[in-house]
Amino acid sequence: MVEASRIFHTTLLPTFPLLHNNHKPDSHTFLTNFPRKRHGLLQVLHCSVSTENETATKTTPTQMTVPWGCDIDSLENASALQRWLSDSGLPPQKMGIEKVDVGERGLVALKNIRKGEKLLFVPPSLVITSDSQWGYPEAGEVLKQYSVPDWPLLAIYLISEASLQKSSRWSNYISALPRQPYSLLYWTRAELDRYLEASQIRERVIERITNVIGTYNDLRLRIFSKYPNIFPEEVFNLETFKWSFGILFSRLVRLPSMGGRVALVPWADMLNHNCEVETFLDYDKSTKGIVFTTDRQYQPGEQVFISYGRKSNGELLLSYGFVPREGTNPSDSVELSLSLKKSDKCYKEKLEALRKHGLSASFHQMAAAASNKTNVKKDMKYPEIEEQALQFVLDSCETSISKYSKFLQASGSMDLDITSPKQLNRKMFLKQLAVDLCTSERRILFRAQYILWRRLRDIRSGELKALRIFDSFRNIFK
Ligand SMILES: C[S@@+](CC[C@H](N)C(=O)[O-])C[C@H]1O[C@@H](n2cnc3c(N)ncnc32)[C@H](O)[C@@H]1O
Repeated sequence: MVEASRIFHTTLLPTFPLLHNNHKPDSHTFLTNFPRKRHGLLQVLHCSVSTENETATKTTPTQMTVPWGCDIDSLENASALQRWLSDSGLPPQKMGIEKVDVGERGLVALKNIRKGEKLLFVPPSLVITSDSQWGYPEAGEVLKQYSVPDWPLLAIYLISEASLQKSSRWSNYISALPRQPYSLLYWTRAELDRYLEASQIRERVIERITNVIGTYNDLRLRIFSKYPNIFPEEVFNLETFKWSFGILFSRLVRLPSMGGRVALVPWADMLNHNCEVETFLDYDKSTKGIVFTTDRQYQPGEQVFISYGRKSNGELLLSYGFVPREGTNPSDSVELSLSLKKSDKCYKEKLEALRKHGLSASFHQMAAAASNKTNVKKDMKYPEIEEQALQFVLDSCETSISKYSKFLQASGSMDLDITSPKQLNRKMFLKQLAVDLCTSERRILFRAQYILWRRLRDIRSGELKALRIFDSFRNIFK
């Protein structure tokens, strides 16, 4: 499948649209029309959220969970989901939901499955999109008036339906969702600083958390505070938003054959990721359902996988909260930060060149711009400065490696600051994820270091040879 057909695509974030439109409805109309009380609220969530701009630096010492969903490995609710889906039009399946070694719960082959076979066939009526009907239509009406974009709209939809419990048509689906997805949105700033200090992913997580908090604050200010009966704070608060965004990041699908629509696809979202698998979910026009086509055969009892896209281990951790086993991800990569000194005479020009070419641009141009040389000739020939540029990247690589090594060494004896067994499990889990990520990123840097070092050695030995030839010619002429 083409690049654009990747599922669980997350590039909407970190720039997912915040609400900045001015289509404000007449709030009186809404208040007089829809002041009804929400029914079916379970427990009240005790959490305080300030109106000031919160950033990822604010942390909650204890992790709060939402009063819906289930334990991440619960099969009971998943079986109820399967029964409900069958009753609601999902055709008989060749896979069943089971506890699995990779990914807690997953879909496992019940029969022989051939390579090239189409599976699933989830009908559009069982898919959640921004057009889905609201169990509490008043909420949908208000959001429509404000033209709330897809991501925040779906986040609100999920919370709204979850709060309706049994009266939501999605109650079986929501009950089978994890109460606390493995999302980095739940990591505190202290945990990020402690465990991900060496990795560039830390910045991406902070940016993402800031975006989610910003979106929530924006919605609260512009909409929720104006319709407190429709969007009560006991239901629509930062904790429930973290949950719903955690669910969206780890389960939302982009369907290329439906014009790139984003959707939650019950049942299909029980499929786990395998880095070697090359098959994606999409809408199949001929069967009018969400399908994927297997790229290998499966025996009964084997877990069936799809691909969440060719992502690095860092990106997989960022959106899905897991790091693949070491050496199993052919798409793994690491970001190396190259700093440009402000004291550099050509700081502006170099910055401009970096901006123009970006990190994915030609290595020579990028490295030349980042090489901290104090002047850049207009007709600069890259080979002339190749050695310096390579040395600069090598130095940055080594600085980064030493940060990883420091963390990995310290992780063995890291004091986890634990007050309860539950916390111990959590901290051990986070630490393990960070160790796995840092080990894989450092391994890539070691390889890069070796390649850079060899290239430099070749350049230098070439130069030495040229110098020796030059010297012998000089001697002859002498
Ligand atoms: C779309 S859901 C898949 C179903 C999920 N396992 C469940 O039980 O609900 C995505 C989540 O599954 C887990 N997952 C998927 N692939 C995985 C893998 N290769 N290794 C570990 N966890 C995985 C992660 O927790 C991820 O956030």
